[in-house]
Amino acid sequence: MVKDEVLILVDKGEMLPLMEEFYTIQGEGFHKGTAAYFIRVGGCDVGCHWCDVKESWNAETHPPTEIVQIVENASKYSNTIVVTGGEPLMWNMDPLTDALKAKQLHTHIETSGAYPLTGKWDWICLSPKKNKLPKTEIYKKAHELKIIVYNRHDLIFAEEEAAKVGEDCILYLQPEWSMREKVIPLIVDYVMQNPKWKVSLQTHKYLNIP
Ligand SMILES: C[S@@+](CC[C@H](N)C(=O)[O-])C[C@H]1O[C@@H](n2cnc3c(N)ncnc32)[C@H](O)[C@@H]1O
Ligand SMILES: Nc1nc2[nH]cc(C(=O)O)c2c(=O)[nH]1
Ligand code: SF4
Ligand SMILES: [Mg+2]
Repeated sequence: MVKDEVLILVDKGEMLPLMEEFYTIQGEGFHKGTAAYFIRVGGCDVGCHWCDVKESWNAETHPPTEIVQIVENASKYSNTIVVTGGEPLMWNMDPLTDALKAKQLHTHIETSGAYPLTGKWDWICLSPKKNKLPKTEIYKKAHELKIIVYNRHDLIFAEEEAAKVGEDCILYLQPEWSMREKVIPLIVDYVMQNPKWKVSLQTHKYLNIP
């Protein structure tokens, strides 16, 4: 395919810059402990200084891949597909989720919400970032809110963001990995004082799995 054709297809979301895909156990949030197939789409300009997948940021380093190929492969492994990145909402997610849904697969997304919501999702994990806040429309659609706690101030940010989600949205505080020893005590105290919050850990990192 010539370069311009590829760009047009990526623009429509019919091809996506695919960084990696893997069958593992969802490590975080509400579905932690459940086997799922992960599709990691390249490209993110949110710029979290502690991001644990900075290699995802530059979309140009990840090959544009056809949706049919991604879905065909994913469907062999699991009926739950987690789309993450990078920031998946930088791309039009409609073609990918239409194709996943056509195979009766459950679609989950991990997103900062910094770009317009596209795609049909059975589960939306919204993880807002201070440097590029979510678009207004996604807050009421999120099934879980997952705030990364790097320092004490993030607990204030967590409350500001929790005020924007729907009543049934499940609220999580997740320690930033490199600061876990320092912030876990803060999170534990906070959750006991404010039991509307729950703790989320990156359990895959303790299990030594992707
Ligand atoms: C790598 S991001 C990709 C999806 C999307 N860009 C986002 O931030 O939600 C996947 C999840 O990992 C979280 N995360 C990234 N780096 C982390 C770290 N160092 N410690 C804890 N959680 C982290 C993000 O907040 C997000 O919930
Ligand atoms: N096992 C596992 N669970 C995860 N939950 C969210 C992840 C992500 O990077 O989006 C992730 C990940 O990278 N691995
Ligand atoms: S929004 Fe997600 S992928 Fe982008 S820098 Fe932040 S944690 Fe990393
Ligand atoms: Mg991860």
